[in-house]
Amino acid sequence: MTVVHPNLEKTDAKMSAREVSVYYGDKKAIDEVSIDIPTKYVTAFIGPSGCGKSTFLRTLNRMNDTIPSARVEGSITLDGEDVYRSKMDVVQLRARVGMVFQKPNPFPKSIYDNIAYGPKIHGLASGKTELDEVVEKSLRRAGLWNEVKDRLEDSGTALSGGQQQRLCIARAIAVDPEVILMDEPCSALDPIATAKIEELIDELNGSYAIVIVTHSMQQAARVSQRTAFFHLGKMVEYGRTSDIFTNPLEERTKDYITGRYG
Ligand SMILES: Nc1ncnc2c1ncn2[C@@H]1O[C@H](COP(=O)(O)OP(=O)(O)OP(=O)(O)O)[C@@H](O)[C@H]1O
Repeated sequence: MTVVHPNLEKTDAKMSAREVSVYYGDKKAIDEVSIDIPTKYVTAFIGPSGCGKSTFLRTLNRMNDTIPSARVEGSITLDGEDVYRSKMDVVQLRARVGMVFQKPNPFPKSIYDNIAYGPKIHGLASGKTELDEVVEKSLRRAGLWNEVKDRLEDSGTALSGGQQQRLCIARAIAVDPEVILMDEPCSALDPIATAKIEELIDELNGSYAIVIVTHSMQQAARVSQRTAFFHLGKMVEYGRTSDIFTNPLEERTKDYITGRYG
């Protein structure tokens, strides 16, 4: 059972998970998790290593489909539509629910093509002028335009780690997503690059539903308005970030945020 903070106000849910369990073969990695992902907030998933944060995050855009042993039970909806229905177009789903990974993973293509690829295959821009506009707009939103505008033909992989991660965020934004999932997006970055990503998350907050998995409680406290604490595959506690950090209700949450384990 998840403890939900009693004073948590109701907000519009972009995505809803109900009694979601995830198995790798016979091993249950997620145990009946139910949560609403608010439309307008940043939600942080925290918890000790191996508790299932990334596994649960990946269920939200069916990234687990790529792992043959993984099986998902329960229901996940996006604007009320079943994400796991057989007719779901998974490519379309992953455009609506974009993802940014731990390690920046730009395509081995130019900076321009990294951004232009998605809008091209999803038919979001007709002609070069429109595509140029989408590329510029996405790079501006990701706070990268001024750094790369004179080198759009350089390879995306030639950028610094922090720039590559902002390029990956720009790539996700370019296809006009509704949700952005971030799986420890700063874990490979230095403190300055991390601060830039956190600023960017702040700027994007409100335009997209954002979910971030993080090992850093300071980061969760800085960037999120909702926090879910996971432990051994269960979602133990969920509430406003300020409540989770200042007034945790469960012993296990208290132990984790006071650094007793993790
Ligand atoms: N591809 C996989 N095949 C089998 N088991 C897996 C796979 N991926 C994760 N697991 C297992 O599922 C459990 C949850 O792992 P997961 O990576 O989701 O946790 P996490 O909380 O994100 O951990 P971390 O913070 O270390 O990234 C762990 O026991 C892990 O070993």
